[in-house]
Amino acid sequence: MEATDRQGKICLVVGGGGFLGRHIVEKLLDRGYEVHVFDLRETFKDDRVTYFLGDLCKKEDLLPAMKDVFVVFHCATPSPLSNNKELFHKVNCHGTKTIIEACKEAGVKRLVLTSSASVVYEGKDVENGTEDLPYACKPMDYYTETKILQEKIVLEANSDDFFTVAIRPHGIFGPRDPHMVPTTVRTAKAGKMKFKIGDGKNIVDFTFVENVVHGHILAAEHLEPGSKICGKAYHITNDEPIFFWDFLSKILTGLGYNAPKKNLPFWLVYIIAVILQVICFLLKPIKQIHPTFTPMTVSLAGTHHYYSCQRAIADMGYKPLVNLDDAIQKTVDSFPELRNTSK
Ligand SMILES: NC(=O)C1=CN([C@@H]2O[C@H](COP(=O)(O)OP(=O)(O)OC[C@H]3O[C@@H](n4cnc5c(N)ncnc54)[C@H](O)[C@@H]3O)[C@@H](O)[C@H]2O)C=CC1
Ligand SMILES: CC(C)CCC[C@@H](C)[C@H]1CC[C@H]2C3=C(CC[C@]12C)[C@@]1(C)CCC(=O)[C@@H](C)[C@@H]1CC3
Repeated sequence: MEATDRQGKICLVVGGGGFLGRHIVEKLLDRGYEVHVFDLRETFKDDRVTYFLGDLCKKEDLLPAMKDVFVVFHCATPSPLSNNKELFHKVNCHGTKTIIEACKEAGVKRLVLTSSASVVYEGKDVENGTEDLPYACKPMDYYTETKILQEKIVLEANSDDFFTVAIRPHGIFGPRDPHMVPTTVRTAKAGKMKFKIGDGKNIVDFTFVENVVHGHILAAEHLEPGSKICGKAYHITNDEPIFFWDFLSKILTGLGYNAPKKNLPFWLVYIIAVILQVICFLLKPIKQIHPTFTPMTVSLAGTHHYYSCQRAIADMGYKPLVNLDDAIQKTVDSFPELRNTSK
């Protein structure tokens, strides 16, 4: 899309106050779009942005933000690492249906959903997985369960006059990441990162946030009547799958922490995680505990899960903008506050 075509076009980013959402907002502004942000709270100041605060589960909150909007980016979610079943279903399912209703009522024609590569993951190896893989029959957590339902809702809403597409990132990291890097450092600081889970040879996709943003904007600019991308899902990755523990080790050593050297059997850590999950469930009426080592995170840390983005390359001309080594360096440099000062 030419720069002149973008002028005056309004993009609405639902969840634009979050990690990925704010990076999408910043890139849209750089490309000359007018940007609306809809979120529960205002997390940053930018005079170029029009903020709308509200709950995406309420159509009356959404409609004012949708006036004259060219495309909606829906990248809102409860935290992937929480475990609140009711909240996940409310926001990711009911909330997404509400967004679609509001789009149609406001005359918005385009919706780009941030889905997740984990919609096909159920704890077993996925090697170079394509978008044709079936949805996970037994999702390992409520987040994945509701991301599957969410993607189905959005892709099934595609029609001759309402164009939808789902972008499936995996393991997003980068500046202002609230999940990956802080959790990794916190785990290391707590002395729980001395061991690799499994043999350390499981291969995983980690995707730099700027590449995820690029994939989203490419999709939005290809979302036209008759386009082959309408109603489809696309993996967006760095196209550089890496040993899971090599990636974490680069982040940790980059921030001055020791990388795990020894190995623990995968099955042993998995059994401990399951026992922890049962204990947390039993204690729930007394105290909410969110263990770092859940069956999901242990599986993610001990199995292959990387995905082909050939469909995005073929259909949208996608190409990662930042390679993994540069992305890791940019990320480490962006977290001076997480650097190990005890050495
Ligand atoms: N972080 C990762 O590694 C990956 C994330 N994703 C997807 O990317 C998207 C963005 O994820 P992150 O930026 O990491 O999440 P985040 O937690 O940083 O941002 C989510 C945003 O959604 C907003 N939100 C939540 N409930 C809302 C509601 N009811 N009304 C209005 N706003 C609401 C939050 O306030 C927050 O600003 C999500 O859809 C997630 O499923 C997909 C693959 C990997
Ligand atoms: C074993 C260690 C305690 C792991 C520390 C790092 C983890 C916090 C991340 C490693 C893989 C990450 C990941 C996600 C969240 C953070 C990690 C578990 C997701 C579940 C986030 C949401 C998604 O949509 C998935 C595709 C991500 C998969 C990778």
